[in-house]
Amino acid sequence: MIYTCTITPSIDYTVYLPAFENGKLNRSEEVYYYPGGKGINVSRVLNRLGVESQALGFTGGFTGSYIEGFLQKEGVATDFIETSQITRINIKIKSDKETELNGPGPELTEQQLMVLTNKVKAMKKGDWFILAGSLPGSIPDSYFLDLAKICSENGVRFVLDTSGPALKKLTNVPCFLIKPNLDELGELFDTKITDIKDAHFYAKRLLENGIRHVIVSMGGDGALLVTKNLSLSAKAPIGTVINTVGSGDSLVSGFIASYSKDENPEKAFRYGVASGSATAFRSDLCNQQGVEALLEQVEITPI
Ligand SMILES: Nc1ncnc2c1ncn2[C@@H]1O[C@H](COP(=O)(O)OP(=O)(O)O)[C@@H](O)[C@H]1O
Ligand SMILES: O=P(O)(O)OC[C@H]1O[C@](O)(COP(=O)(O)O)[C@@H](O)[C@@H]1O
Repeated sequence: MIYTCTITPSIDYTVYLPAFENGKLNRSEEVYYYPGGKGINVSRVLNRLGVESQALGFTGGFTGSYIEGFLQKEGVATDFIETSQITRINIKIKSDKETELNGPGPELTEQQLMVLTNKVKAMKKGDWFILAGSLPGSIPDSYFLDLAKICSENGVRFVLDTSGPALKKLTNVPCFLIKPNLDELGELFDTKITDIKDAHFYAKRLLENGIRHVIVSMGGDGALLVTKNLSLSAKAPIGTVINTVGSGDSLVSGFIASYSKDENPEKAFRYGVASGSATAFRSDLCNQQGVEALLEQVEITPI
């Protein structure tokens, strides 16, 4: 089974308007309320690609109920732990530029965290645990290190897609896959990465920590895949960008959807990049038809 885990889910309140003026009254006529948060997006895309998963994490209040109901209606299995706090609403403004305002994550009690630990302990060899999205600073790093250790001891494939200080502290654990974007990779090494050569150099350094697959996503410039035996660069398909929120999550999801079928990293990388772009080219997350229409356009070359 593939388990995704979103510690800080959200409703992505997504508004489209021709121009956004800071400090003024702006009105939008086109709005959407998508369930969001990185693990949830991974589960939604897996479902669209015909792969079963279960979404774990913490939800609360009317927003939490909305997210749960939305996912269940789409056919995504959920097993969220209830919090007393209202799950955040993240604002995504789509005009000539994309502006985002993400809220803070929940304060979680030791008891609530223990419930998640027990779920991870119950996972079986060959399962996947995808920990994705921001990890609140109020939770000690040791908590996530322990989850990663449980996965490693039980043969559960641990996938990490987070940012900020948590990412830095968790890159020493053996992961199956990690997907920083260029900025996140730079932050990990206290540097600014501007070209593929540097991205490749730092991605390879992550392998030294026991990480098996590093995908560095580069927005419209595509992505890199680095493993012990492979160094590949993929150009992203060209198209009209509508909403890139969830593109990174779609890349992770597409990679896992394909890899979980035939364990071919290059094929999975192509599927992942096509999924990321298929999401960028529509308002909501990608679907199978959109991904498959782009597969041929993903140009992969060895680095
Ligand atoms: N402007 C774009 N044009 C085409 N594909 C895109 C575009 N932006 C994102 N993508 C696709 O989505 C993937 C992930 O996007 P990226 O923005 O790097 O992720 P993140 O949201 O995690 O920062 C890219 O590797 C690419 O395949
Ligand atoms: O947990 P964070 O880092 O605040 O990010 C949450 C946001 O990221 C998203 O999961 C989208 O992520 P990507 O664009 O990186 O794929 C949104 O749905 C959500 O609002």
